[in-house]
Amino acid sequence: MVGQTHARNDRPAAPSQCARPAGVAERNHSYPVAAPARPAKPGAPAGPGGPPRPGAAPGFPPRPGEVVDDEEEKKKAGVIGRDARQKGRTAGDRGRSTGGPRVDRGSVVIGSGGVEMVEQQWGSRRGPRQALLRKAIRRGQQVVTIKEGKIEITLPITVRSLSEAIGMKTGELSKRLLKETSQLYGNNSPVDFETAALIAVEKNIELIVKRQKTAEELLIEDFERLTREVDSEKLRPRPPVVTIMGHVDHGKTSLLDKIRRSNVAAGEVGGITQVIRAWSVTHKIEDPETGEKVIERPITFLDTPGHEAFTKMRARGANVTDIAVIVVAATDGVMPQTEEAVAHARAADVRIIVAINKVDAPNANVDRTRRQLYNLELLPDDMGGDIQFVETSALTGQGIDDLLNAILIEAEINLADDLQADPDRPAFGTCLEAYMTSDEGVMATVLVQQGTLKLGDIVLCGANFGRVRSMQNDLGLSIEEAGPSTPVLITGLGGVPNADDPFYAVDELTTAAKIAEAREKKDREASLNRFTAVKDIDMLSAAKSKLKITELKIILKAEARGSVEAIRKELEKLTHEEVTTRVLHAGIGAITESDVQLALTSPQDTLIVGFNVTADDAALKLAEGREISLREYQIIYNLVDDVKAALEGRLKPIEEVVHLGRAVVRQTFKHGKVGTIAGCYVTSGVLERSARVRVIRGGVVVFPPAEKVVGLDSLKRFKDDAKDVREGFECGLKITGFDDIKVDDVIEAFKIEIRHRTL
Ligand SMILES: Nc1nc2c(ncn2[C@@H]2O[C@H](COP(=O)(O)OP(=O)(O)OP(=O)(O)O)[C@@H](O)[C@H]2O)c(=O)[nH]1
Repeated sequence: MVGQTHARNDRPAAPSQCARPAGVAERNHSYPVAAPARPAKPGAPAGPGGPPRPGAAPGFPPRPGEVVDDEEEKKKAGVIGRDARQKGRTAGDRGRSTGGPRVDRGSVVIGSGGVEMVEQQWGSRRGPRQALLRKAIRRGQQVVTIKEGKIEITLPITVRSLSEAIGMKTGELSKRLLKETSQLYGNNSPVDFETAALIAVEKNIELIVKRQKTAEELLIEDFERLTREVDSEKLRPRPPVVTIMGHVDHGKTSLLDKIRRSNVAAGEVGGITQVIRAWSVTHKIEDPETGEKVIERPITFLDTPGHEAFTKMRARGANVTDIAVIVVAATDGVMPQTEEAVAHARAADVRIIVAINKVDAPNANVDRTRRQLYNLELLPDDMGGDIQFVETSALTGQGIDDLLNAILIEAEINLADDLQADPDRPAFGTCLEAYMTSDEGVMATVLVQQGTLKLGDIVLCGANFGRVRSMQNDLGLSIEEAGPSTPVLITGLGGVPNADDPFYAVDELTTAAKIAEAREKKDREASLNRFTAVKDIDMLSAAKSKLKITELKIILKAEARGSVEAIRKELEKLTHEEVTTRVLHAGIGAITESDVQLALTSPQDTLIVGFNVTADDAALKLAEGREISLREYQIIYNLVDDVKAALEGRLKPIEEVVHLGRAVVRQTFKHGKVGTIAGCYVTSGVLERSARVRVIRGGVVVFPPAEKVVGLDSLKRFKDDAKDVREGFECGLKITGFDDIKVDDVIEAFKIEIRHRTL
């Protein structure tokens, strides 16, 4: 937002108008009675010396923009020469006495403090004026430029910078400021924008704040320039980055596992991939000359989670990716998340390869799966498309080689230009995952995308920075540098970045610190705003519905930022107009004493949940004997289910009316103290002794009054008390508190059931 206008755009329209910049409140000061008139446009008709201005003497110098051609005319107009000096003095004096513009443009003013050179921003700089200007500069006198219109100024504004911007001597400006604010000013004193704009307006200048580029903007610009202006000589091929995507349980991890010959799937808690991981593998391809598999080609794989809870992470996975392998189990065929994965890959504009997996399974249906994929407009080349289809089995290993070949073919044929990077420039890349450990501090998996990341490099990642203290490759081996397309685990960052934050290797620690601090401040402000906004909306809707919203506060701790985000997203889905969750605090690492302290502020309404982390001793000790709900989980769905149950428990049960039956009154009897008894015939359902009843006459409920419920004093079959009377039978009954019962009245029986609600 460079050049953002902070001042009002409309300039003083008429000389008598009192101009004030936008946002300047009425103050106890005097505005110039007559703001300077706008300069006439070049070539605009003007009388001798231009249209008269308030207080202008005959022979007033030409107005800005007017062209004065010959020396003679200039002299006549008082632009140069003795007259001008004389006029300048007069004008200056006049300016001082009225508080209006001090000098006339184009004139040279001899003031008491020496020579003040006044140069206008339009017109020629040659001739005697220029000579005087040079002389003044030689003498070290102050030269100011009279300007009009919009002038840019950089924050912070000082007396000196304002003086230069509006063409007013610093001494004069300081005096004006003193008058305006009753404060003393030095040349370097800051001037607030409103005051500066006010004084500028008096000189017919609209100040526009030219925002200085932030360190962050400069850094990003620098990196973008490096990418844009890269010397093609420096470019080297880099491995393709491949993301395996697809529906849950379709075999993504197993496929990668087969590729890496390690057994990752078996070790996963709950059988679900829960964080992004990245690996480099090397695939041997045939030497075209010998036919032997000797040429080694590296491929970088990102293992992205499959479940919906990780949609955001998966979307990120696709954005750092060159090729997306969409895995579809031939047993299930295309599922919702298959379609989602295809959409992500297309949105990220990456090449797609289809792996039809589980072809070994007895219920595999490859043809059906293919047809479903064609419907998603994924067409193989033999059908006019350009998508490679590979049939695989992660169980038997069938097709794994074909899949790797397909990736390398895709890289070579369709991505050759993209798969190049300059390894010699400062490193740039993306954080894939980060978490906090007690011994190593922050551990971040980053993918280097440009340049080479080296041990000791200063890295800025999101709102965090630090020196790369250690670096491990995907095999856990310590390495000293990592080139393009290499995933590495680094330590040394001061805080946990988000999974998807870009990282930059920067030269100066102070630059990194400055940018990180600015980002953190911005994040903090954004989160405060978000909180306020949510609160407002909550209150508004509560007021509207006259419902009191019950809030379940959550303190969430997890082992990785990605998990926190995924859980947060799931919790956000648990909404209801009466109950809601609020994540009071979310963080990485163990549940600590301070988390429990936080929960103790309203223990009944707060849940502390740990995902893949435990509570430390101090936290447990503090929680002991107090009503703190502290739970640990290893599977995201259990956590979400429990929070859901806790929310549902807070929903007030609703009363549901269950209709039992109806009876029509055939006779009435008055019975001493008992009151009026109705002899009835049950026309439908059943009348229960414990039922609630209402009396309907001519289609209108005549008893009980609204919002009251009544039952029966008695229900009898002949002379015996009855528990219930069914359809087709007669009975006698007395309605509590009602004696006005009449023949043909309908008695409706119902009961009220309490039903617990769900979200
Ligand atoms: N028969 C057969 N079973 C497979 C094959 N690939 C995977 N499986 C099985 O399918 C199940 C799910 O496999 P995963 O590799 O965990 O699936 P995923 O897509 O990574 O699952 P998420 O990480 O939960 O998204 C496991 O029981 C695997 O053993 C295959 O090619 N054939």
